[in-house]
Amino acid sequence: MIPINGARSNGSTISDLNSPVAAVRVRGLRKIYGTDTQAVTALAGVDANFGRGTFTAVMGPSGSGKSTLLQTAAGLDRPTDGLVWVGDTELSKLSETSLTKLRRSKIGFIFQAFNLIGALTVQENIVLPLRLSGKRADAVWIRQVVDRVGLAERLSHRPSQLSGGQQQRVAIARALATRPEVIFCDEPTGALDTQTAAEVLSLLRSVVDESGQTVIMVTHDPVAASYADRVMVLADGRIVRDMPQPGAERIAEQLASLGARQRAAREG
Ligand SMILES: Nc1ncnc2c1ncn2[C@@H]1O[C@H](COP(=O)(O)OP(=O)(O)OP(=O)(O)O)[C@@H](O)[C@H]1O
Repeated sequence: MIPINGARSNGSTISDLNSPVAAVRVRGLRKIYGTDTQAVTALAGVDANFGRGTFTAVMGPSGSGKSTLLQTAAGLDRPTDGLVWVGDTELSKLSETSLTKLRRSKIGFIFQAFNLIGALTVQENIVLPLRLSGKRADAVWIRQVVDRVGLAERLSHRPSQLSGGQQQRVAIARALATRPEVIFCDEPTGALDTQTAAEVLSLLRSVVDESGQTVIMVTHDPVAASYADRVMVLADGRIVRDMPQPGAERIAEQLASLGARQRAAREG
């Protein structure tokens, strides 16, 4: 088992923006794609803290800015305006090389499409981030991660020989290999059936509870979001709901009422 290195704190809310324990902080985050008449405002000023050892689900209608928030908070893309801190490091001051180093050491990524390398074995895929950052794999840690995701029997297989759920487990193990502080997930269960999705979500939950890591997950699925400590809802590039442990039913209700309000506003 992965050692427990910290108790889980509750999801931070919009009211504790100055919390010193945030794994990720964003302030005044704006992202505008294109220019002039073609300009699209994807983020219209987002302030949020993501506490250490918490699991946050980011939800909202299509085009509300969820992926853009994830990309800018993870340092994959630069905001038009505003600041992002990962731990104590403010990202706008970093060169591209330093940003890449920070991503490799402090951040893990899990995407809907798994993004595994087909020519590499499971073992090679898992340790790839360590190889890319020029670090030696800590054999004891990698063994713990492999046991945690239940892949010990599959290490010499190629991704194409695995089910979707197993491939996502490899992606989770790869994300954990560098012991990142934060794991960003974009629709991690979008390509999985209900049962397999539940297993993957339980695994993410246990990463937070037992290892004290921070998970920030974009999802459309209220059931997936109910595994989180906190559900943040975006609409038109702003946070419009921030709910501690709301449960799947309440999440679905809130999304439905938001959708109805948006349709009414469009119809005038
Ligand atoms: N590279 C880009 N160039 C131009 N516009 C973009 C780009 N990426 C995103 N957008 C626009 O920014 C807005 C927010 O997009 P984003 O992908 O963040 O939304 P989302 O909430 O993740 O949507 P979905 O749930 O459909 O994935 C949308 O209007 C989108 O069309």
